[in-house]
This record gives sequence, structure tokens and C-alpha cells, in this order.
Amino acid sequence: MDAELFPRSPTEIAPGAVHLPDWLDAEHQRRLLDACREWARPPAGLRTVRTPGGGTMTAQQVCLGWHWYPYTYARTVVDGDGAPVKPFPHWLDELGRRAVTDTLGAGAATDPYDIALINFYDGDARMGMHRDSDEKSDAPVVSLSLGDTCVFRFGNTGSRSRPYTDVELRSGDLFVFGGPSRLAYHGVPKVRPDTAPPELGLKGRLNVTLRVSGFEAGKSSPSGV
Ligand SMILES: O=C(O)CCC(=O)C(=O)O
Ligand SMILES: [Fe+2]
Repeated sequence: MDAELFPRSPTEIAPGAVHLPDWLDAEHQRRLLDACREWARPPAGLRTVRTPGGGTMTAQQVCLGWHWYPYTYARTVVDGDGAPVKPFPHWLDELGRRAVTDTLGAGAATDPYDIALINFYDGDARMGMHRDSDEKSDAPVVSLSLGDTCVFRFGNTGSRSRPYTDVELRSGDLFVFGGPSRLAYHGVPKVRPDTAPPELGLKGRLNVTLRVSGFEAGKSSPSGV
């Protein structure tokens, strides 16, 4: 890796929101990328998300555990091929819990993680300011980045506008937001093309967010489907 002019260090961006650079080493990034490539395959694979207003999200998405679509969760890909959502693997829960204790400390332990949203950004894909507010649990959101560097904008709980902080998320970086920042607006205004580590072999950017649903096992989904 290039020598850093300004070394990147763990930073609390807002109360309960922590950026931990280089959390995944090259080998773990490669393994997570391999898994993402499997999850992206149909059925219930990578898809373009349509918003109720008739637009489309520029980042493509695949879900594990629960299928997210604007603005709720279902058991099947109701807005796509109709297949059952892919299962959420146990090792991702372990990764999520470790991410939380490494950033927020052992006291921040949560219920098991059971949702992953995997976003793929290519071309000039981006993501507008939004809150992750369709889960019932207030457990921290865990975000892992692979491939191209992006500008991640982390704002406030009141509105999409300032004050916010722009953070560069690079391949292998971890960002966790919980506590008073759990419902903060955030987005990805820019991805920097061709900045991925060459040895990873990914063109574009992948982001894996892990969440705790808080939905009751055995009960119907919040959307009823
Ligand atoms: O790509 C990212 O870093 C953010 C993704 C995100 O905010 C989301 O999936 O809700
Ligand atoms: Fe989000």
C-alpha cells in the first residue's frame, strides 16, 4: 500500500458513529467479495431497485435474511423475481458483532444480526441521503466497504442537510453507526473510479450493511408478504 501522508486512524464521526479504517485485511476482503459474487447470482440476485415515485436507485442491490424494498421488508423478492430471499449466514452475524465491539465496545453487544443489504456501485452510481429506519431494532448498523473508494456523507438525525461530515471509505474499511446516530441521515455522493486495490479484482464498489431486524421469528413480515 502507498505510504500515507496522513495516517488514517479510528475516528468517532458523531456520537455512536465510528469509522475504523482497514478493518478487513486483503484476504478477508477477497473472501467477502467471493461471497458477494455468489449472492449476486439469481434467483433473488442483484437487482435494480425501483422507488415508488417511478425512479430507480443507481446502486444495484441484493439482500440476505430479509428482502428490503422501498420502504419495508418481505420474505421474498416481491419487486423482482419473486424468489425467497437468500439466507443470512451465521458467519455474517459473528462479523457484525465483532464489528460492533471493535468500534463501540463490549457494552454495545446486540441481538443477532439477521439482515444484509449489499449495494453495488458502478459507473456513476451513488446513494442519496436517507435513514435506515425500516428495522424495528435499534441495534447499530454495520457497514463494510470493498473496491473503489467512496465519499460517505454522515449527517444528522433531523434533516438531509448540514451539518454533515464527509468520510472517505476505502476497501476494507468499517463504519458503524448506533446509539444517538442510529437514525442519522447518510448517503454516498461520490465513488472514485479505479481506486480499488488492484489485487482485489473488483471494478466498482460494494458495500455490505448488516442490520438487526427486530422482527419476530415465525410472525409475518412487516409488509405482510
Ligand atoms: O454504500 C454505502 O456505504 C451506504 C449504503 C447504505 O446506506 C444503505 O444500504 O442503506
Ligand atoms: Fe443506509
